[in-house]
Amino acid sequence: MAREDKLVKLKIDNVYKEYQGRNGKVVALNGVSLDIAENEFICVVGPSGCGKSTLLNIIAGLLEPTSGAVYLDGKQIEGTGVERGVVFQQYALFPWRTVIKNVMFGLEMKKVPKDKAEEIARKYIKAVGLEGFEHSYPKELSGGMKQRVAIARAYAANPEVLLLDEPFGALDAQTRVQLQTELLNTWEQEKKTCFFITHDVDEAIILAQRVIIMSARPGRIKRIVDIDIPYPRTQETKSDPRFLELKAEIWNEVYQEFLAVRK
Ligand SMILES: Nc1ncnc2c1ncn2[C@@H]1O[C@H](COP(=O)(O)OP(=O)(O)OP(=O)(O)O)[C@@H](O)[C@H]1O
Repeated sequence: MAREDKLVKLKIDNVYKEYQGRNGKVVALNGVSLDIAENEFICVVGPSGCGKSTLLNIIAGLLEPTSGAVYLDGKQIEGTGVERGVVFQQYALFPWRTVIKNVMFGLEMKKVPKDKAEEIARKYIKAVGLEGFEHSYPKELSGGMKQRVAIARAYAANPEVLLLDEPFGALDAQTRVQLQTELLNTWEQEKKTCFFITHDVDEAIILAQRVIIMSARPGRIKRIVDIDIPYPRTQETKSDPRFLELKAEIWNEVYQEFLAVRK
């Protein structure tokens, strides 16, 4: 099916955002428009400060655009909502809750009966390889394990859209690769619309159907690259000639923007 035939899940329509900074006005986003199809996996790359997190926070409803709007299923987003789950780089777990209680949080909010909530939580705890740690507290877990809990929690709440802001940014390279694989497996089994920010071009290509390259501040969409590598993708995909070609292309675009920031 051609993309234009697919249902538009998220419509980002001419979003402009400015902040009142210490030294005056800062234009973070300048006219960003993008249609994201249902169940599409989008990765966003771009130099530091180009407005990636600002855009994600606007989609999450945590920030309001100065002008323009974002629509979910045709309805303008105003504030946060259970149909949008967010995973940040810092795990944002409740320290006083065990792993299973953290994962059950969104289900409790939705008033899912306790037995059912526990069953769902266990399923996702298993999916992220944390069986046996159900009753551990966040302080007893490594960074990678905490991020697994955050992903299990986001999936368990069954949002329609997952917004992930550099979720693996603070992890070591091996854990990062493992979590990419787990996220890919989960997404292939239970598709969701994913909007994933990363600084890592390899990560963007291995995960995404489309990579959005943003320009240096004020952020605009510079280029959209279709990742025409079939799923299932594995870590071996990273040595595929097409992968290497796309990597060189995207890296070069991002590097030019990085240089523009440094000027
Ligand atoms: N609350 C704020 N007040 C003033 N300026 C802000 C505020 N939040 C962000 N900015 C500015 O807006 C621009 C975009 O910030 P944003 O965090 O969205 O970028 P980013 O692309 O996510 O950066 P990074 O890759 O470093 O996380 C930056 O120049 C930043 O300094």
